[in-house]
Amino acid sequence: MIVMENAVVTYPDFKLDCSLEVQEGTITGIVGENGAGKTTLFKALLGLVPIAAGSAKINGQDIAALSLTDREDIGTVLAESFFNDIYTIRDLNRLLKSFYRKFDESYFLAQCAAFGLPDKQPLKQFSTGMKAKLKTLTALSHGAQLLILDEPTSGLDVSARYEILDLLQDYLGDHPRCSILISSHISSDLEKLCDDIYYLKAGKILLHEETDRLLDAYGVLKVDDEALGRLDREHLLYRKRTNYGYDLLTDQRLFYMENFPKVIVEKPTIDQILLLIMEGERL
Ligand SMILES: Nc1ncnc2c1ncn2[C@@H]1O[C@H](COP(=O)(O)OP(=O)(O)OP(=O)(O)O)[C@@H](O)[C@H]1O
Repeated sequence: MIVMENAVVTYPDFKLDCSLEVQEGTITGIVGENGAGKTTLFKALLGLVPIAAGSAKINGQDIAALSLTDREDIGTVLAESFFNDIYTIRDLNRLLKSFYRKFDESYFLAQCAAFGLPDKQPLKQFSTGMKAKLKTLTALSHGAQLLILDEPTSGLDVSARYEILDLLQDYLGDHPRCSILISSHISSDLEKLCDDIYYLKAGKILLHEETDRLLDAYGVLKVDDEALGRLDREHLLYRKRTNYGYDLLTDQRLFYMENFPKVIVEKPTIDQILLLIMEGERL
């Protein structure tokens, strides 16, 4: 559904250069630190910043060639976008009805009510969590076949985050051909939701893996200098110096468990994997 091939966006002090693919009916997560380029990537996909080289396509069409009708099939949440804060949900409902031909008013109003969002209160009186829920509900209310969601759970407490993630899962259940591209700082959110995960650092993709593989096949080896010398390094990806020697990241945990039984091999969380990539040295 989305294919980016070496798509380049340049700012004076930053360059995004990334390739990425989002398949139909799947949820793909982008994780990265502040300033990694997540928002820039999303803006590029939405045609809000120019792509200087490479290509970005949605359903086989170049982003720049998408018609207004094509764009109606994309539901978005962007960090900085929000509606005029003097509006109420009722005003917004009227507005969205005039924007989108497929706007589902009854879904929108019913979900707003289910999330406890007051329909007559101006949006300026909404809390951060209420605004975040409203942004996501808006993206889900016009029958989009592609959702591009930049940090939809940002600033939310755990229960509100889970409400949003559940909402997305329900949406996918009702729209099985829909695809979702979502970014977050919180890898556990993505672990719960995503089929595959990209790790973006300084404008480049450093890791792309299926979530199940990250959780099942990756491992961290704890070794001293001597043990490192005896190891087969073929399946080692990153290393990081520690007090006792090294933490080594592998995508073949079982190989090392079977062939090097004396070496401690731990099953890492996604956060631990990303931290090793972030702070470690590529092997
Ligand atoms: N309009 C712009 N002009 C110049 N530089 C920009 C512009 N927008 C973003 N940048 C720079 O591009 C880099 C990536 O920013 P971006 O907002 O894409 O990162 P991010 O991963 O979304 O960060 P965060 O998690 O903090 O939202 C940063 O160094 C930022 O300063």
